[in-house]
Amino acid sequence: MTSDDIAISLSDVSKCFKLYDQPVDRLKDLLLPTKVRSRDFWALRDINANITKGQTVGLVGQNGSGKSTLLQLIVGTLTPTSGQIQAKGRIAALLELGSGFNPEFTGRQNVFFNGRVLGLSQAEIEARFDQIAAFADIGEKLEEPVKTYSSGMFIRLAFAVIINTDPDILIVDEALAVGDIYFQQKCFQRIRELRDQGVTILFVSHESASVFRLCDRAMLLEHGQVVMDGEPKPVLDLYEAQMLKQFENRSDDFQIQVVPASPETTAAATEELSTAPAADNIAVESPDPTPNQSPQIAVNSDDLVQIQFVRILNLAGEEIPTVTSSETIQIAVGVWCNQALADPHVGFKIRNRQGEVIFETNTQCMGQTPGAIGANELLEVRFRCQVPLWDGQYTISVGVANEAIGPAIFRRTLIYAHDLAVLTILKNPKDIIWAGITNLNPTLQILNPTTPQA
Ligand SMILES: Nc1ncnc2c1ncn2[C@@H]1O[C@H](COP(=O)(O)OP(=O)(O)OP(=O)(O)O)[C@@H](O)[C@H]1O
Repeated sequence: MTSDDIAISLSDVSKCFKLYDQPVDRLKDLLLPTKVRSRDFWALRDINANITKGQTVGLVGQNGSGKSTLLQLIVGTLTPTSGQIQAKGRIAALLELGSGFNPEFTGRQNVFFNGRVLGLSQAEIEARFDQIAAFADIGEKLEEPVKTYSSGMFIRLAFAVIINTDPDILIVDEALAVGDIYFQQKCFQRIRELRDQGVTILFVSHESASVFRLCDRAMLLEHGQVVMDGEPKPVLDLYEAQMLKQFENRSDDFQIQVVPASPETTAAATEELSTAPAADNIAVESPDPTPNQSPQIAVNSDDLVQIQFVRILNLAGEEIPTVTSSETIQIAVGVWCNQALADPHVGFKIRNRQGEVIFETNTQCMGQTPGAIGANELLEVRFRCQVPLWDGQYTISVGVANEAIGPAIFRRTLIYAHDLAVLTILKNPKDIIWAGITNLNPTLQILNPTTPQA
């Protein structure tokens, strides 16, 4: 990779904010700078990353981890306390939409006004005006002052201007994904088009699914530092594990394990996840290799349980290597309990190659209770289901929790391990011809035209 390939370069970037107990202290600081009245707060520390041209990078992290601060530093609305940032080309930022609009101007006037501020020439704006108006789709309102707009109309127009500036780098804060589902789809479609044209995109989102769909790289920020950077799947798995930990308000007994991708360490992870004292009649199984060999993320609390196996069975209970689409199968999960559990629940999740969730459920969501289990006992749960999926490979992740306290809410998650088995789906020759994620197996009713009534 040469320096010409780099769109955004971040070297040792840090940002410190000064925090004041009283707002007036900020003023006093300006007037009498000798006395210290503020505390330093490092929102970002030593961020190093090169984002290559054409990459679509998803930035994830819990609230306050520093995502917006990093975007603002790249856009230039904030300056770093230390370190260097280089961004090559025209940046379009969907951060503070409409901040350049004049409320007294009409929508049309603002398109020209804002377009110029964003670096377009008059001729360039004229050339793409119809495109912008069509994208905003606010009809006659375009000729009225923007102060009369609803917030939705305002955002639509602002988004339309920015997204049509032919940027080299697009910065998107997904919190701004506003408007109705049609407008959101249009925004995502346009972002995808820009991605396919080779625009470099930096995308902040709290929603893993959007990052899976859009990005080819993800960065996880935690307390202002990058804790993982790479393929979206493991990064988002780690993010999800952190969210779970935060949701359950857990600290030291909740370990998040990141297992590197190499075959040796994958085998080690397997060992770690299945080191239950093997009862004579229980085969400790190795999970199949995942379709893409990315790091596996698991959370484990206090080693109370271990996943002993995840098997795909036919209705006769025999293990099967492949499944024909629409076939009914059983997903068998064996959980070794090191301690007695009052109300254990088991769940599974099917994900596609990109890591998108296709389906998930658990015993509690299915209205069932496996019941109390003693120490050193094996709990086996079999989920029987049809799998009307598009052919290809999927992975199965498994979680175990104790004590349901609400719908899909548990007092304690005991283990959550991703990609323990591979589900290989083959085309079913008996199926109708279909495309998509899942075959809805429609039936058809064709109604004859009725005679129009007089
Ligand atoms: N101007 C500021 N002055 C002081 N602290 C700030 C300022 N801006 C941000 N911070 C702090 O910096 C930290 C990072 O904030 P930032 O908005 O970048 O986080 P984030 O990851 O975008 O969060 P969210 O997901 O909630 O939007 C937070 O603790 C925030 O309170």
